[in-house]
Amino acid sequence: MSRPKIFIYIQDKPLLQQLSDLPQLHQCERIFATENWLEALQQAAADLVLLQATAVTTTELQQLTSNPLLLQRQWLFFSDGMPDPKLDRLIHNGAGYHFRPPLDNKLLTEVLEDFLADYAQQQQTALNVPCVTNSELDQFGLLVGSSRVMRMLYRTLRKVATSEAQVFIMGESGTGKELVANTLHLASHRNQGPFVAINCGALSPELVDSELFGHSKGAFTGAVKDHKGVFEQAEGGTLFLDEVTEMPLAHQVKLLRVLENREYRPVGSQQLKQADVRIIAATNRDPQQAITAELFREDLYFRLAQFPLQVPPLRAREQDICGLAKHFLAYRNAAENTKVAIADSALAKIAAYAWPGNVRELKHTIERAYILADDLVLPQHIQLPEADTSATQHLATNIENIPTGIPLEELTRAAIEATLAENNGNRKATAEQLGISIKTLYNKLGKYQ
Ligand SMILES: Nc1ncnc2c1ncn2[C@@H]1O[C@H](COP(=O)(O)OP(=O)(O)OP(=O)(O)O)[C@@H](O)[C@H]1O
Repeated sequence: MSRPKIFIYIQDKPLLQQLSDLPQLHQCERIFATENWLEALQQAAADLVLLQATAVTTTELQQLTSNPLLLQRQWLFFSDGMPDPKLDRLIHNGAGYHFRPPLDNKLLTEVLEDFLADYAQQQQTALNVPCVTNSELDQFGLLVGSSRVMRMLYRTLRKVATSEAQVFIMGESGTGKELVANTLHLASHRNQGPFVAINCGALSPELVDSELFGHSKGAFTGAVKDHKGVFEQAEGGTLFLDEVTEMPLAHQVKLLRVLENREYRPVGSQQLKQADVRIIAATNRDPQQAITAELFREDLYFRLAQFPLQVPPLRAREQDICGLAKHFLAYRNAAENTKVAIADSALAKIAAYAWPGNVRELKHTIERAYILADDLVLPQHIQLPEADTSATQHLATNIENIPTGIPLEELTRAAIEATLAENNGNRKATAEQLGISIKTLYNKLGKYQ
């Protein structure tokens, strides 16, 4: 794509410096005029003109009123704020923006962003960038991706799905562990049965027995009718134990017992029930570290991890990053019956980012870009968190003050509560600052009640 041309006639040095510092200007071809600016402008074929109104003569301003260039170009005038009827007339004739001192950098940046977006839009129409209607990636079960690591994962999933082995899925948050579990279920002999997912970190301590194994009517105050626990709900199918390392140790024993005996008893019932379920568990943590930190029982890990499976982070699936971006956009286009395209420059920005929040972060970013863009997703629509050096510095100065000898879970709770308070209860901002998914935050809050 060609770059827009900006014609600049500014004599005031500090103003010129202030303008030159704007990154939007660096995306353009800049043409500086020092004298005979009107003649130079006629030759320049510029798209946007930045003109210091106080550096041109009254006659020139007057001539401009009837000059076709006034309507053929976009104009930004900069004045010293003194009333100037000739300049006012130009602006009334639709010449563009008039900036008075002190210069509002934020407004100027927004105006330049809009100019760049309009320019790119025109280029797209001229080049006819096709709208994204189809996904180019392969799919296995619910998982989308054609990279080598994903194809290797599909091969393993195909083999392990048809066995009854208990699978333990590891991977960073947002990599698709729940989709992997669901895909295993769909590719297994149990696919006619239910797939039930529970978040072990969110189980309420009082109700954990009832949630896992169910209860019979009258078992405790409030048990007004029989309730099926997740083992019974998943009967004949698959039970997915998400964030299993977040389960309190006391509850882990209960789980271990069912896995060993394949039997459980609902609360308040005399009847032992058989557990005909396939268990798939997952965690964001390194299970060995969780065992060493005494957060996770080793015997439970060995029970669950008959087949350990690692889901690769998005940054390891290089070819899939842009493919997934187009995939999510194609689905939005289909759902909304729209024809939004994506510029190569936006794809380059997507490819250059590390995606610490993995596929979830990419999906949300594309959904935001789809809302922000009109017909073409441009780099400015791909909103990525800025490297927050202030946060890092804040951490560096505070890290020495962290008390020692306190259980990690309590530190986590304190960090969540403090960040939540600092963000006035805004959960999204809190999750972003803490580097966890909003789902994980909700789970933790549920656990802390
Ligand atoms: N390969 C993929 N293809 C399509 N969508 C995906 C893929 N991987 C993840 N996603 C999407 O990304 C989001 C996060 O996926 P999922 O909840 O399975 O991740 P997770 O690893 O279980 O996350 P967490 O550890 O935070 O619970 C979901 O919206 C899911 O649909």
